[in-house]
Amino acid sequence: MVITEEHDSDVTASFELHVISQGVGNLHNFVSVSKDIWPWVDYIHIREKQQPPEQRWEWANKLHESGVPSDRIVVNGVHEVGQGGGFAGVHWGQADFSQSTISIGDMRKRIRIGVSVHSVDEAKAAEQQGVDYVIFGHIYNSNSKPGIKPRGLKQLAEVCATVNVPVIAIGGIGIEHVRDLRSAGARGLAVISHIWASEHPKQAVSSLKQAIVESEG
Ligand SMILES: Cc1nc(C(=O)O)sc1CCOP(=O)(O)O
Repeated sequence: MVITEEHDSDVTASFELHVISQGVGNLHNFVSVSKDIWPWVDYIHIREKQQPPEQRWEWANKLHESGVPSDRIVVNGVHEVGQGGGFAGVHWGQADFSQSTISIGDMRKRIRIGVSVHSVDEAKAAEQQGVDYVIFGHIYNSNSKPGIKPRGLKQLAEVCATVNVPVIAIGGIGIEHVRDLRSAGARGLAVISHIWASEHPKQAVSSLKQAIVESEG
């Protein structure tokens, strides 16, 4: 199956594709790109760490109003699920997770929760708390994590072999990495630069989805 920019955007794959917004400039840019690319994407995360949480909720609401279904939208670093407007989930960084006094069990009744982890131990702790998935990285050199040594495929494979929750790989990921990530046991991938640093985000996302579909089965 050949996925083009104009067609087959509803092709599904068992390997998740997460697109994470970070430093994308302003709400207008974010919404105009996201409403083009969402059909190929399982989850669009609003990370935008430089902004207060209320603003991330605001972006999520605007994204939804622009036509992106709520079940594709994840808001990062927030705890107030009540005002979540039925979005797909929340994602926590390690600091959000380790400092949280909120019961994940209660939150999960209403919303999907993911946590970023950087070691086998952090992945085990997140799983024990009952999260729905973890994001592990960074796997490859990434402009988004300058000067920090990547953790690589071997550590990814260790994390995947240790926990039962789905492990989503992140960090420096491009089309050429999909098969290796799958072989290591990842259940999906997450990207920032591949989409937001591209001059043609729609082409970047559709060809990434193509690589995922080709790697199925
Ligand atoms: C946001 C983020 N978290 C990471 C982690 O290791 O937890 S790596 C990362 C950056 C990923 O961006 P890119 O696709 O530009 O490499």
